[in-house]
Amino acid sequence: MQIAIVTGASSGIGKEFVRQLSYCYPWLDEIWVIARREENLKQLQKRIDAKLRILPLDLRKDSSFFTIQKLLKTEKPHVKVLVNAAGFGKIGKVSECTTNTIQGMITLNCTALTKMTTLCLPYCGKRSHVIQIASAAAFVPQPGLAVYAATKSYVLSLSRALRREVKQEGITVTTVCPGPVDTEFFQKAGGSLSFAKKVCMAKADQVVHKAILDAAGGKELSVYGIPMNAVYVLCRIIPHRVLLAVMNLIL
Ligand SMILES: NC(=O)C1=CN([C@@H]2O[C@H](COP(=O)(O)OP(=O)(O)OC[C@H]3O[C@@H](n4cnc5c(N)ncnc54)[C@H](OP(=O)(O)O)[C@@H]3O)[C@@H](O)[C@H]2O)C=CC1
Ligand SMILES: CC(=O)[C@H](N)C(=O)O
Repeated sequence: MQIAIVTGASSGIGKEFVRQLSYCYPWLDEIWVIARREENLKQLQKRIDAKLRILPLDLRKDSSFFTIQKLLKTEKPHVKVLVNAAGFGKIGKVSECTTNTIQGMITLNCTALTKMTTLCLPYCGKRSHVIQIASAAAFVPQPGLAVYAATKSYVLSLSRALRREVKQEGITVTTVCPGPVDTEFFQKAGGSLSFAKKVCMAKADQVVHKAILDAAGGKELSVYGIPMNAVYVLCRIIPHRVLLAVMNLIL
């Protein structure tokens, strides 16, 4: 059985991946979709042809990983595509975040992504693609979204190293680093959206379209749009203390 696995499939970027994978990879036997909102996953099945295996799981819970591990052991699928999209962020100073929120971001954005990746890798092989959803927030620290940005730096660092480790096996790892994307993310994140972010807001379908192409091309990074590619270059050439001072003014 050849499958794709998508976490965070109940909305936004993850949901868009499921939709686009279903027609870019029509030969997949199943797409395993993971998120807590089962109803959203059921609704998604009504709108696409691919067979979905609905896994309503909370990835902050250890028990969810036992379920996934058991399923992988039973089905022994070839995981052709793994998309780790589940994640969230909270806007506000670190001192204003509760320890629960901070722990939640680290657990979901870092620990769960790492666990999913390590659980699935033994089932990946030649021409399998691991697609990790990081963020442009991974490029430079982001006051006001500090813990979230730090979790995304972790994802980027982990995924770039992993890419080298699994290259020999023919597995590619592509890290997707979008700027602001129009999804439920910012409703859940609270706080207000800066003018700069509103201007740079991208559509999920375009970010995902590029990510799927970049993964198929074996690229290391997928950065959608001119503004975020400019941010990427600036973050590499301008000292971060200067960037942080500018960000303080515009974000
Ligand atoms: N929107 C943006 O501007 C950007 C987003 N990103 C990243 O993209 C990814 C997707 O976000 P986006 O689509 O925008 O936001 P959404 O809020 O629309 O999607 C988040 C997804 O994560 C799932 N999720 C949240 N908590 C859990 C949990 N405990 N267990 C399992 N699944 C969970 C949600 O499903 P459910 O609630 O049903 O569990 C949902 O499917 C995230 O990693 C985010 O950091 C990166 C850059 C920019
Ligand atoms: C939410 C995001 O990840 C986005 N790149 C941002 O920094 O706003």
